Amino acid sequence: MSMLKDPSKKYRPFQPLALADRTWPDKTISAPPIWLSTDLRDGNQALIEPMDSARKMRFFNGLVQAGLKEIEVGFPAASQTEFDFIRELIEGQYIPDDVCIQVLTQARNDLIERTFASVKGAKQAIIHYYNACAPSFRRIVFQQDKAGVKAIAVNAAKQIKQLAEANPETHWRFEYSPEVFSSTETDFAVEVCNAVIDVFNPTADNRLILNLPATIECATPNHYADQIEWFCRHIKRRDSVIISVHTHNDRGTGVAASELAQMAGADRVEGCLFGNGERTGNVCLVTLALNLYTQGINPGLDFSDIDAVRKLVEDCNQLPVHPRHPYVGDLVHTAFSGSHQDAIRKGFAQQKADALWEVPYLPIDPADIGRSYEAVIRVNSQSGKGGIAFLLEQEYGISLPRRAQIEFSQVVQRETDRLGLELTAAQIYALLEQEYLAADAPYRLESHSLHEENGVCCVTLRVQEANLAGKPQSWTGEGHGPLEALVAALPVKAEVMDYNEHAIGSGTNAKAAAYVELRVAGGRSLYGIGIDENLTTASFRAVFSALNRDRQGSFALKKAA
Ligand SMILES: CC(=O)SCCNC(=O)CCNC(=O)[C@H](O)C(C)(C)COP(=O)(O)OP(=O)(O)OC[C@H]1O[C@@H](n2cnc3c(N)ncnc32)[C@H](O)[C@@H]1OP(=O)(O)O
Ligand SMILES: CC(C)C(=O)C(=O)O
Repeated sequence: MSMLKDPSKKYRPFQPLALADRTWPDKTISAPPIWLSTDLRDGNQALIEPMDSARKMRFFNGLVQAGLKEIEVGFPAASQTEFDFIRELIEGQYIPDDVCIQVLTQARNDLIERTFASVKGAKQAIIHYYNACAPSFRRIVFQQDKAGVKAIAVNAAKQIKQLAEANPETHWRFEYSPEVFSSTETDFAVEVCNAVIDVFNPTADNRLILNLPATIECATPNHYADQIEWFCRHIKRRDSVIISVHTHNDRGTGVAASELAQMAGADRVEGCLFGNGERTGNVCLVTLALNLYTQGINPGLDFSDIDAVRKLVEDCNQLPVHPRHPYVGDLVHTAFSGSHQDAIRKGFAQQKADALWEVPYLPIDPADIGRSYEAVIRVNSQSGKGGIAFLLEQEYGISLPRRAQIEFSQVVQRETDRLGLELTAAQIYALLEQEYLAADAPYRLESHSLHEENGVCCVTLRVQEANLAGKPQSWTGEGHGPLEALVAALPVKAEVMDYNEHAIGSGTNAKAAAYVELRVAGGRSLYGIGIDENLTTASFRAVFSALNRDRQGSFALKKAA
C-alpha cells in the first residue's frame, strides 16, 4: 500500500530504549512524590484567555490550601500580567514560609534576567529553565547540533548561577528541563544534564531538580518508565539531584506515565489539577493523589472537599471538568445500572464505619472527598430494584420487602421507559404514593373498630365504595388476630401471603409502614402498602391498598397477564 493510500504510514514508530534488566515493573509506589502544581504556568498558558492577577491569586490560595508546597506561579518574561502577579505575591507577602514558588524561563539571556527581576526579594524560589533537546527540535527549531544545544543549557546555567550569587537574600533552588525528554536520545539527555550539574554543583542539601518532560506523549508509558530508570542509573551525583517528571496526556496515558515513572525512580511530579494544560493537558494531580489514597497512602494533599476545589478551578480556568473525570466528575460516584446499584446498596449496608473500604463499584468512599451518598445511586431505564429500594430507604426510610421491590421496579421501569429520563427520589416516591398509598378505589377504608374476646378478634370496618357514593358500608369479620379478622371481612376471598412492618423515624414523630402481600382468589399476589401513626391502621391500609390494586387490575397484574 502506498503512503497516499494509507496515511498511517507517514508516522514513525517510537524507538524504545533497550533495557532488558529494568526493575520498575516489580516496584510499587509506597510514598507520595514531591508535588509541583504548574496550573498557573503550563495550565495558564493553555487557556483561551489566560488568568488575570485576581484569578491567579484565588488559584494560588486554593493550591496552598490543598497542601501544595511547590507552585510554579508563571512565566514572568512572557507578559506584564505574569510579571506583575509574581511581584504582587512577593510584595504582598502572600507566600507562606513553607511554600516555594517556581518560575519558568527559556534558556535565553534577556528572559533569564527578566525572570530574576520578577522574583527579587522572595524568601525562596526555584528558577526553572529549559531548552528542547530532541533531534527534531535541534534540527527544526534551533538548527543546532548536539554540542550547540548542550551549550544553550550550559550557558544559561552559568548565567542563572551568577544572577543567584548576586542576589543572596533569596534561598535559590534550580530546575533544568531537557524539554521533549521522552523524544530525546536518553544518553544525550544524560549528557546535557550532567553538564548542567557540573555548573550548579548541587549538594544533597540543596539538590538540583532535573525535570524530564514527556512534553508530547509519544509512546506507551512503559517506554517512558524505561527512560526514567535508565536516566536515574546513569546520571551523575544521583543523591544531589531530584528527578522530576512532567507528563502530558497526548495519548491519554499521562497518569500511567507519571505513576510508572515514580516506580522507575522519579521523586517529584509536576502537573495540574484536573489535568488542565497544553493540548490534552498535563497529568492530573488530583487523580495521582487520590490513586495513592485508595492504596492506603496519604498523598499529603487535601481533596476532602473536592467539589469546592473543582469549582475554584473551573472558575479560574473557565473550563469545565468532564462529568466522567476520575474522582471528581459529576457522574463518577453515580450508578445507574441495576446490578451495580444492587451491589452498592448491599455494600453500604454491610460496610462498618471502622473497617477497610469494600463497597463494590466504588473505589473510594465518596464521603472522604466530600461527596454525599445520595448522589451515588440514580435511577433511569437501566436501573433495577436495588437502586430504587436504596433511594426510598435513604430518602424516605421506606424498606420495601424483596418481592415488593421487584413489583414496584416494574412500575418505575414503565415510567422511565415512557419518559426516557432519569427519575429523582421524589419522583419515585410520588410513583409509590400513586401506586400504593393512594390506591383507595373502589374501596376506601374510612374507619375501623376492633374488639377482642376469648382470643377471637372482631373487626368492624366503615368502607366507602366508589360506585355507592355517600353511603358507607359496614363490613365485619372475625379471626385469630386483627389481620385475619380484616381479611375475613372483605367482600372477596383473599389470603395474606406475606406481611412486613417497620417504623419510619423515631420518637413521637415515628410512623409505621406495613406491607401486605395479598392473593385474591382467582388472581395473583399483589402488594399493598399502608403508612400511619398507628400500626394496626397501617396494616389495614396495606390490605386495602392490595385489594384495590387487585380490583383495579394494576399495572403489575396486567403485565403478568
Ligand atoms: C513545553 C512548554 O510548555 S515550555 C513553555 C512555553 N511557554 C510559552 O511559550 C509561553 C510563554 N512564552 C512567550 O510568551 C514567548 O514565547 C516568549 C516571551 C518567551 C518569547 O517570545 P519571542 O521572543 O517573541 O520568541 P518566540 O516565542 O517566537 O520564540 C522563538 C525563539 O525562541 C527560541 N527558543 C525557543 N525555546 C527556547 C529555549 N528553551 N531556549 C532558548 N531559545 C529558545 C527559538 O529558537 C526561537 O528563536 P529565533 O527567534 O532565533 O528563531
Ligand atoms: C517546560 C517544560 C517542563 C514543559 O512544560 C514541557 O516540556 O511540557
